[in-house]
Amino acid sequence: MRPLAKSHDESRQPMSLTPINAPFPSTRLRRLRRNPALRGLAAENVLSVDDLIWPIFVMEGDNDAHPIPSMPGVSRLTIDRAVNAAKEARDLGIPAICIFPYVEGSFKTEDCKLAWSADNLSNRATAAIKSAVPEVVVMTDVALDPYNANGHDGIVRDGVIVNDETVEALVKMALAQAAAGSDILGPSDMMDGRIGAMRRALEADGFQDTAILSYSAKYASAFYGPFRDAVGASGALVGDKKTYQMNPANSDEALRLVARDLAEGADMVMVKPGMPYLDICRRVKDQFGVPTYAYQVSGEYAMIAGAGANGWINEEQVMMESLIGFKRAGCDGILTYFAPRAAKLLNG
Ligand SMILES: NCc1[nH]cc(CCC(=O)O)c1CC(=O)O
Repeated sequence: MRPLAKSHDESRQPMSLTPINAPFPSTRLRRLRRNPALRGLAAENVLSVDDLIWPIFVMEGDNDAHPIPSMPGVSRLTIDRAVNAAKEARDLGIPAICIFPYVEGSFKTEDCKLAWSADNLSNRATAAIKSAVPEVVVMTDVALDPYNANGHDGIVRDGVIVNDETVEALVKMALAQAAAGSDILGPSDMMDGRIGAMRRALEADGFQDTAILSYSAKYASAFYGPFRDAVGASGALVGDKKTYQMNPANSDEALRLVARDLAEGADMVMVKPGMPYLDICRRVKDQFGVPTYAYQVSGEYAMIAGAGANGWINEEQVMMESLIGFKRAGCDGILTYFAPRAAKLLNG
């Protein structure tokens, strides 16, 4: 690990590239942009279906789908339909899907106990997908918000989101997800100390191969709005998440969080949201050189899909441009609701 360095310090750059350009007209940078073949040869980054993680929303019921108004083109799916989505992922070559449960208000409680129930919606969906399509990697979300009466990611006592008690709950939730067959746990809660606690519990309980993709640098963002509609948390949320999610003004803090999560046993790290935080992706990748992911979140999707639906932008082109941007910023992969559409285009 390279030492933490200020952004003006060149030592954090992987290499210092000093282009030696002969003076014009010897150098004409347009020579390599002349046609698609030359542009392809000179391309520095490439987006592949291997880079995609597809987030899906699951709900109770049979053979049904409910469109999410603020995410045009995205629906909540019953488990049988989610299995079909996983088959689609396999057929398209998308390596992983990520499950988010839509939990009815009547199941949300202050103690969030449904979160670690072996047969909750998320765990049943995981088991169904792993038995039908074992080759698709299943990632699950470790955070209490879908199950919490007040919509927070942690347990609330007297108006305070309590850290250590939440971590205990998250450990139980992580173990239940691992037991259901989840390949990658995605702690999105931003409590302190949860990665180490989960890693120890996973090792102790025989889940040494379960990976952790930590939402390490997760910002308190208004871009999550449509997601909270999708999982039915918008109405429930009391206040905001600023005492645990990051201040959008900060960048060095993201490196401290990533360093901490790696030291506690995270296998992969995430920056979230994506497009407004590409500078963070680049700093994380340069500093640590570990598998680094970005989440192109619901609000980013809604902006592109909404403007596309109005004919204000070319949706397909903007989608692909936004995704290569993550690769250019150093990401190894992207969680994106565009995954199946992007995969279809990439597969030609
Ligand atoms: N643990 C909650 C969670 N997990 C993923 C997202 C957002 C994903 C998106 O907006 O697409 C959120 C929302 C939040 O923190 O309020």
